Amino acid sequence: MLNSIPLVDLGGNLDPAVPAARKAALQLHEALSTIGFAYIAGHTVRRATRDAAFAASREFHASTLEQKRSLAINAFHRGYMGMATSTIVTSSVARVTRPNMSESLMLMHELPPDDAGLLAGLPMQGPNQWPGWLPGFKPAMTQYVSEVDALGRYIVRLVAMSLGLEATALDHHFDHPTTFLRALHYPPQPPVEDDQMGSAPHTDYGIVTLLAQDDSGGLQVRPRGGDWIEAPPIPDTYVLNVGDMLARWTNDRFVSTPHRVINRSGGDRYSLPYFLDPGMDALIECLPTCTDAQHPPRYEPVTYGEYLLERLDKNYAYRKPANA
Ligand SMILES: O=C(O)CCC(=O)C(=O)O
Ligand SMILES: [Fe+2]
Repeated sequence: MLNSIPLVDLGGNLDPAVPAARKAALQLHEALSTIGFAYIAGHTVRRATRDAAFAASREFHASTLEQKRSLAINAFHRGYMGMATSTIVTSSVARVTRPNMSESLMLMHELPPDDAGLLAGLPMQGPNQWPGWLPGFKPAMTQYVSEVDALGRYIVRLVAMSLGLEATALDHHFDHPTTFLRALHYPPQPPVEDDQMGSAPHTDYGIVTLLAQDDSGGLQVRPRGGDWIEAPPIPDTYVLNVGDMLARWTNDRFVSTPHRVINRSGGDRYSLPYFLDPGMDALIECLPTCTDAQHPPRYEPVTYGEYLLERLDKNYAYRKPANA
């Protein structure tokens, strides 16, 4: 077990054919098969692009509640999720369940108006909801997504290489990807309330998460068999982690590690996780290099979409029938 999060420097490269890529793939394999997390430095997302995305998120969250609620999350999982408002569950035992102290705007892959899936109303293929009262928001986020997505696709290639596959072996699963950019805001938390989380312990659903965090701190990671450790902000890096689908795809070679957020900075915390996932119909079955006679496949094949919808239906109140 690794008790700190390793840093992998890409040296500004996104070409899987150069020697630096092989080295990065090796380092990534070590990180993702032990702690399931890595810092990514030397990436290609421009600082100005990332700063503009954070500025846009701050501006959005500074809008009135009425404005934000006008974008309430839709059936296609795009839109605004408000700060949890339900009553605190009090209990004499230490473990009480309380809603996350965060609000967020979920943006997903943007589809052309003539997209077949969109026209057919297929799950997750619907319109994003943009804050029209902030004209700079959409261009800033669109630019950010294009740059972080390129990084994500390179990570997928490094992952393939690290597993002994051709660099491009997994690319086709991402031809019509499922992507999420979540513009998160965590208000400051009073220091005394121990059980209140900005984000309760969870694992991510999908393939890879590329998280940009501001300088507030508060992200914590629990390595297998270990205690919570901090994942402090390192300027101009991403926090990369493995989602459950990637763990499953690799027959648990890579680990999907629980993490949580507690914002004790005294100020507001903003973060921008980007989740790059395959197409809804991608069949996730044990990769050929992740199984042998000693390691039979542990999981049945499943489509990404089937798996995702089940997870979303369980976890998001807005997807549940009103009287459930
Ligand atoms: O805000 C963060 O730093 C982490 C967010 C996160 O883990 C998530 O959205 O899955
Ligand atoms: Fe997460």
